Amino acid sequence: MAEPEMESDASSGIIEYKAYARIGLLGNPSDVYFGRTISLSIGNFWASVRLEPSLELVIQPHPTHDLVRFDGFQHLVSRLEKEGFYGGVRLLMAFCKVFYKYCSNKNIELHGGNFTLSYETNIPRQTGLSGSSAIVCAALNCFLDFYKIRHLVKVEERPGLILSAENELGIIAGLQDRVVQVYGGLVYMDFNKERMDENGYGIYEPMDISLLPELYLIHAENPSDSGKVHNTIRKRWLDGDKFIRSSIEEVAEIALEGRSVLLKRDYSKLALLMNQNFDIRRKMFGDDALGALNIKMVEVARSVGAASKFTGSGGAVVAFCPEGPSQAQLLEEACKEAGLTVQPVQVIPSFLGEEDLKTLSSS
Ligand SMILES: Nc1ncnc2c1ncn2[C@@H]1O[C@H](COP(=O)(O)OP(=O)(O)O)[C@@H](O)[C@H]1O
Ligand SMILES: O=C(O)[C@H]1O[C@H](OP(=O)(O)O)[C@H](O)[C@@H](O)[C@@H]1O
Ligand SMILES: [Mg+2]
Repeated sequence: MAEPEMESDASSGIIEYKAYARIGLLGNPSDVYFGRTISLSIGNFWASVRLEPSLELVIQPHPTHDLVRFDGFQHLVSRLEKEGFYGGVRLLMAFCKVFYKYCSNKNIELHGGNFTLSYETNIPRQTGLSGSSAIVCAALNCFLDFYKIRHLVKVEERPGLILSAENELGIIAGLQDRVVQVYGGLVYMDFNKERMDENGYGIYEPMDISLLPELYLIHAENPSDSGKVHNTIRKRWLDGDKFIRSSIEEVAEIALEGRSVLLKRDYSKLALLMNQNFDIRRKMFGDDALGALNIKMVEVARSVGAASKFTGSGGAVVAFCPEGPSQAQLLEEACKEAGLTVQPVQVIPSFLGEEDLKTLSSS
């Protein structure tokens, strides 16, 4: 197991952690609705947070991701149209609030004083690669070390704590991103309601990353707000809409089946399940909500016979070429022709350290 990538400088007290992007391989978005997913942590992109002890508590705006200075109206408007109003500052602020409240409720004392938080990220913005929770996850790791409380915050509870920062902002999301960002590697997750109600977290089963075939990641600069994408479906689900309820159950079944398919290395079945997963999402959300470019990414991959689906709520696609390298070559050519970026997925192994593992309920 690898430690979550961190750097610290004992003399200055500076702590820095990375958290990686993730791919929802099967079952998403049923994680938002007590379903199941299989997700993996990828080294292609990451966010990092740096904590420096300071007299005051400061959250530093990122010079480009939290832009507040513009050349003029045109610059401001085009920036807001492309990237939206928000950056990482609101995530870090919300996280400070929920972290403090979590610790107060658990009687975890925070000795160590104030800090200045800053962040960096190369995760393409709002493309369903979980750039939002990567920033929060890296911040959590900084706090766990800064306040020396890693042994007091159970690994299973960490994803929920990360998610609550986004919930605080009214962003609808599920736990899959946060679980795999905390655990690393490949994780099968079951969020069944009884378990969630009982413990506040699901069943998280790390799987051997060598079970995975070569996967490809396709993305485009096409930010979409995952919270907004989920709004309508969430409302319909809450209203008991039969179609949405049964579709979510079908998607959750895909992850369950996918778990045994992966264990058997039955890759032709894996390809079918990936395609089915996207097809159900498409019926539930509708083409307008998914966006033409996002659908095109899936279709370009399928045009060469690759299996494909969204990694998250839209913006990036995971593709699998069951016929091997010659098909992967065709995929690369088709993506190039369509103006899309494609790259092999680098899977990051689990990075829980000994102190983390001791907090697991099963240990
Ligand atoms: N790359 C980024 N840099 C700064 N803030 C980000 C970035 N990505 C997401 N955010 C913040 O998180 C919020 C939710 O993003 P979301 O749509 O979930 O993106 P993702 O698919 O990357 O998780 C955004 O509105 C923004 O406030
Ligand atoms: O719709 C999905 O598959 C996911 O959407 C969100 O992820 P994002 O990377 O922000 O698009 C959400 O956080 C996940 O829980 C969903 O599974
Ligand atoms: Mg997100």
